[in-house]
Amino acid sequence: MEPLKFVRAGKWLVPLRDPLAKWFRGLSLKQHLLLTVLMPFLLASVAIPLFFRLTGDAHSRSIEDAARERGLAIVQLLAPAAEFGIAVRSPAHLDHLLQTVLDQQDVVAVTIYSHAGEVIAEGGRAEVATPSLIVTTTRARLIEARNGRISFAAPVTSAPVAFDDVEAAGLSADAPLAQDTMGWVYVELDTHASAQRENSAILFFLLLALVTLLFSACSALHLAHKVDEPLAHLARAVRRMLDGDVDASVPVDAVSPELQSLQDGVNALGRAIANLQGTMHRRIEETTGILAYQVRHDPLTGLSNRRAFEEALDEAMSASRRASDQSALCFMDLDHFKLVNDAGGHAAGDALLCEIAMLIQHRLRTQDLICRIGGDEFALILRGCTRDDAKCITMSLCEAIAALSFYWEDECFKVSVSIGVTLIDETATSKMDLLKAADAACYSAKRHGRNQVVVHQGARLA
Ligand SMILES: Nc1nc2c(ncn2[C@@H]2O[C@H](COP(=O)(O)OP(=O)(O)OP(=O)(O)O)[C@@H](O)[C@H]2O)c(=O)[nH]1
Repeated sequence: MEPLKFVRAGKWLVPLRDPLAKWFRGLSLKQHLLLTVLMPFLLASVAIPLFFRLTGDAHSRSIEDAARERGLAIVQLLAPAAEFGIAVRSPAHLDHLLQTVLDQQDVVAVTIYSHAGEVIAEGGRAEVATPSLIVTTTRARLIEARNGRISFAAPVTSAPVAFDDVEAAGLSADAPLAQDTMGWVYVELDTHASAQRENSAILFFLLLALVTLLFSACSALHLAHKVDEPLAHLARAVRRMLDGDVDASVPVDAVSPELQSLQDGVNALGRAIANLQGTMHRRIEETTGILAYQVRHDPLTGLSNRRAFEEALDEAMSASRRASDQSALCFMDLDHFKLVNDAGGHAAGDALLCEIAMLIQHRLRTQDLICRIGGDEFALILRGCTRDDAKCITMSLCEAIAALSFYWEDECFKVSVSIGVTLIDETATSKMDLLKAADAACYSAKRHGRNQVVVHQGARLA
């Protein structure tokens, strides 16, 4: 594994290859989406318990503080409200009061004492009450807090008592009772219920978050599937195109218009590549055909060239050896062709060569082959042909060319041809010997006055 390298970013050195970033880049789209959805919840599920653990004491203290304030307020209100009930000893009035107080949040017990310290009305079950402490209380105050329960007591006086004034006057809780004390009220609160309610609320929110998370994860998976699948199709299609399958296409069925246009684009790209490939194939075939034609043909006359001629000669020799299929090889050299070039120019010479090529071609049989093998030289291979046939065909050619009147720029030119013939039969030993024999016969025709046919017969010419 490569060691980590660091680069300077401002005043910090940061790792060049962050393994976490590398891991993150390696995730699939589906994993990315899931991580994006789950990450906030994972962070929250760590942060929330941590928060409650760190703030747990303060939290329970704040619940207790609130209970203290509430308990004190209740006894302060209850004391004057109970004055009448105590004075007239009305159980109905006192019961109504008790019920009202018991309905308050966290209140679990209420007791009303008479001036003599007797219980004259009671509701709920007091657990931390200490009657001796209650009946000696001279102002509204917290009596005791134990096991999550907090108890409060306040004296009931016949005239309103300003509790703050008592405190301001410096009286203690144990100061002697005022003459007009009619009794006491006692209230007990249980903070467990509040804490439990808050815990239930937190649990509810956590459950709600979990359900939301599950819903989000399902949505993310669904979305990832809807995005991931078309992208996977696209990737497969592009890979197939790279492998040469230009017909690869994808169905245009994505849920979003952006993805649909991407699918359309890949299909259009495939079609464009297929068209381009087709055009290229056609052009290559055309070019290959042209090259193949050019390799075996004379560009001026369109006749077969020397290469094609030599191949045909090999074939004729093989045929003659195989099946005694006799052929004739003829060399034709135009007479005084140079004069046409000199008088009419090279273009005139070219035109005459083409006209003579056409003339010869039209007079040959389908199995025969005519080639242009040099400037004004042509070669014929007459297949399935006796000496007499060869002589007859070449003489008719000789006559036709001699009879030709070639016009160029209002000038008439007459040319003739000297032809040397040799037979290709089972006695033909080599191609070189055949070529030499035909050439010698042609040369002999030239020497004997041109415009004639000379047939090579073994060692002699006729
Ligand atoms: N127009 C034209 N002339 C060519 C071409 N190739 C060769 N030639 C000319 O053809 C002539 C052939 O030479 P020769 O065969 O000696 O000329 P010739 O007048 O026919 O002489 P003999 O064969 O002795 O009758 C030369 O003048 C070449 O320049 C060609 O493709 N086009």
